[in-house]
Amino acid sequence: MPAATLPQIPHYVAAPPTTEELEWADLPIIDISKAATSEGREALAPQVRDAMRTHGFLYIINHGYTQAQTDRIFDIADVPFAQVPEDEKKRFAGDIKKTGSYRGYKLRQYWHINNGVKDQLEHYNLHRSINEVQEHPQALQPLLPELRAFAEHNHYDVLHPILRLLALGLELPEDTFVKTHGFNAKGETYVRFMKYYPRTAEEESLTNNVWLKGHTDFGTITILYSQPVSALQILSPDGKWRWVRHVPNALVVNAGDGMEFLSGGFYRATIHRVVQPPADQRGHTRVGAFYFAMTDDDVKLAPLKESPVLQRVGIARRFEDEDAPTTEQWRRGRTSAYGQSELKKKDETVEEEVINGVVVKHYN
Ligand SMILES: O=C(O)CCC(=O)C(=O)O
Ligand SMILES: [Fe+2]
Repeated sequence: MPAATLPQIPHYVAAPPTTEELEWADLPIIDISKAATSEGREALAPQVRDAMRTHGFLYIINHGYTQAQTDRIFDIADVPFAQVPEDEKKRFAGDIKKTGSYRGYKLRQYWHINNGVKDQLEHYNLHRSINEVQEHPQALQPLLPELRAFAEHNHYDVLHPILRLLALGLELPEDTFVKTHGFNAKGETYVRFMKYYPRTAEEESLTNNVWLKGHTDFGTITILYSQPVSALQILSPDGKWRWVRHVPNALVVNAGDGMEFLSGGFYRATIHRVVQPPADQRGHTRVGAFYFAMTDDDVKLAPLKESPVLQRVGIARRFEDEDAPTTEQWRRGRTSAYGQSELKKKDETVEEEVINGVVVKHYN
């Protein structure tokens, strides 16, 4: 779409990057433009494999958006929060618990964090088809073509190339995962915009500065557009939380439960959380843009036993293969329960719940 025809929307001004030296996670950077050729994919596959085995997270660069296109996405991302009146937001709130789907708004204060304190973040979730199965508030109407292009960019220019590399890393045919992540198939892969609002000192102290509790993502691959407000932390194998550094115009990509189950534990669904930003970034809002991918609804999340790699290294099973949930069962369980169900306190930092017979942990 030529730039001149884009609808005018306010510019979202994000906080400047922090100048604090935090304990950063050391995540590899993958130049995804190299995945365009089969030689390039052969070269990238071991890097992506090792990153997803050890960290469960990596950065993607050169994914095809200019900095200006990414800036525009953050302007668009703020529209559902800053340009939609509160009563209209309520009308478009998702019935998350009942439907087991995040379509629409997740309003503020929906989840319990700790000591009676609830979250201060809003989501707006759009099914990837954008307007085929979902209606949207007035302010988003002029932006629907751009939103559809954004969903397709994530799906075809980022998700599918990564899935090909992950299949190669398991020595499987390279379209193994692409075939189960159809853009037009029945499933909930979606675009999410998110806005975190600063909290009171009391809320900070009652939650130990945790804004979003430690969790794994329930889908296969999450794509996060890097933004300057440092708050995302990942739990390293040595048990330490490390910060994810902002890399301009890069994407932070991580594996979720679906990928861990399909790969028999080979690729890691790493626990991550969001905490209060460093002092020089406090008092600002934090807008995020994401693509949450999962397999088509009917895919059974059992390990791909035919992988020669898994045959060599062994399979870690979370379920007996015949009991493995489909993506639809898993996402409904995880979505409905999240932040709502009664969690059992295991110790001071970990709470547990059981979904489809599997223990899911929440980290404070
Ligand atoms: O806001 C972030 O940086 C991460 C959010 C997240 O982990 C999630 O929505 O699953
Ligand atoms: Fe997450």
